[in-house]
Amino acid sequence: MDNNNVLTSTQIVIEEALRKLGYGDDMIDLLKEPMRMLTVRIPVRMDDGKTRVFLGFRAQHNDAVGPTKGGVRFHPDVNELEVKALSIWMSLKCGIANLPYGGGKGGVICDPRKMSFRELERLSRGYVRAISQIVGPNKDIPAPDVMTNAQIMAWMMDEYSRIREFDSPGFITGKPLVLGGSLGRESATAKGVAIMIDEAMAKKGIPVAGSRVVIQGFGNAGSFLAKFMHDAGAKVVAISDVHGALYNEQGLDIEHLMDRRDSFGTVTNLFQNTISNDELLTLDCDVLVPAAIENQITASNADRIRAKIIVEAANGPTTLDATRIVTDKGILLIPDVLASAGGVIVSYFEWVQNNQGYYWSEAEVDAKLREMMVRGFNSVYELHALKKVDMRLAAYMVGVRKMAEAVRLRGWV
Ligand SMILES: NC(=O)C1=CN([C@@H]2O[C@H](COP(=O)(O)OP(=O)(O)OC[C@H]3O[C@@H](n4cnc5c(N)ncnc54)[C@H](O)[C@@H]3O)[C@@H](O)[C@H]2O)C=CC1
Ligand SMILES: O=C(O)CCC(=O)C(=O)O
Repeated sequence: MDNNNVLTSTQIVIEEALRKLGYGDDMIDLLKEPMRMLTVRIPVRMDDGKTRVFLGFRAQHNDAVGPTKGGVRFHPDVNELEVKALSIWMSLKCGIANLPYGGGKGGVICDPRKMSFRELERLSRGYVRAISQIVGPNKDIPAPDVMTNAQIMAWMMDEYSRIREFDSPGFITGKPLVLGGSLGRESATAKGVAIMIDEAMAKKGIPVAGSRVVIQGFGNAGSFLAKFMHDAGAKVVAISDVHGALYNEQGLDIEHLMDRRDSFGTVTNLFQNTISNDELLTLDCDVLVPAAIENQITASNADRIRAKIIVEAANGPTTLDATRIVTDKGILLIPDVLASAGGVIVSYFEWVQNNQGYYWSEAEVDAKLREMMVRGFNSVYELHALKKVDMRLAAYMVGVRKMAEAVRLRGWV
């Protein structure tokens, strides 16, 4: 049976990783769940004058290494188990990148596509008021994720600054540049993924120029990635959004699609000859990048995947059963906790710049990002080869070991 419960499958791999590293039941018991999970009800005055109550979450996995860090998702399907799993994945990303953070994640059940600008502002501010006791620049630092963006970060930062009565740019990352954002943060997740594609293709001996790339999702991660791959000479033959997918074996006109997409990453609704997301996932290509949501590559389609490399820009797009199937087929899988770490790495740079009040050039940000991503890739790939474990397990082992060691040295276990 395919296990699509993202928390349970995360716990299975965390346990395996900790056992392989030599830790026992007590460490597993501590790290398999977030140390804190806050559920909040947020009253929001809607434009029609009525009050609607939204349910929100903030999970903090573990702060033995440092403050917790991770995005906030606004989505109708977000739920407690997903937010818990996402907070654990954030710990693993921070561990692989060697950032001084543990993982955190937040979510609010809502559909921003059906809300006005002012309703979204009131919800964003209400969420910050509701979680303000457990977050802060040295406690837990939010950031953007699915259907949240720099404008929402600006409102959240402003609300937190009002509560604390001083300007607090380091409370949140992914802010607009004029409010202390970092150059390069907006496209950082995609840039990190592009760096991982370079490394993976080098391992497989496939040149980037002329390669065929398929990307599921055309939001922040997917659209910038399509542009970077196109600029690098690859042929982006298919992209998709929640409504469907576009395919052209000669390569799509990425500039045109970037120009036409809306702020939620939707564009395929403007075209007639679309294919389905399932058809997109099984297209013949060199690199397949799921960059949308969880549980897209599952036991029911994994044996039909024809890509040579899968690079997970999305969090949790491949189930555990599917991981086994694609690995057995010889597909090189670059797991989410490694592949999509570019976002949190540049968020870390943003926080460092906020703390020191001195801002870097984009070239500096890019060079540091590349160095950290490549170092992370090498650690995971080498462990995978040395211990003969799949890339996901190797990534979990690299990602959790610093945190486990910090927990042990602090004497918590
Ligand atoms: N924004 C960031 O900095 C980071 C994002 N990620 C992950 O990358 C993924 C995408 O995030 P963003 O690009 O920020 O989100 P976004 O909200 O900007 O875009 C999401 C895209 O996925 C599409 N989509 C949604 N549901 C879909 C479905 N059922 N089937 C196909 N496509 C669907 C949307 O239409 C849109 O094109 C998520 O898993 C997110 O957690 C990971 C690291 C950092
Ligand atoms: O930029 C950050 O702090 C977190 C990004 C994020 O939520 C993620 O990597 O899933």
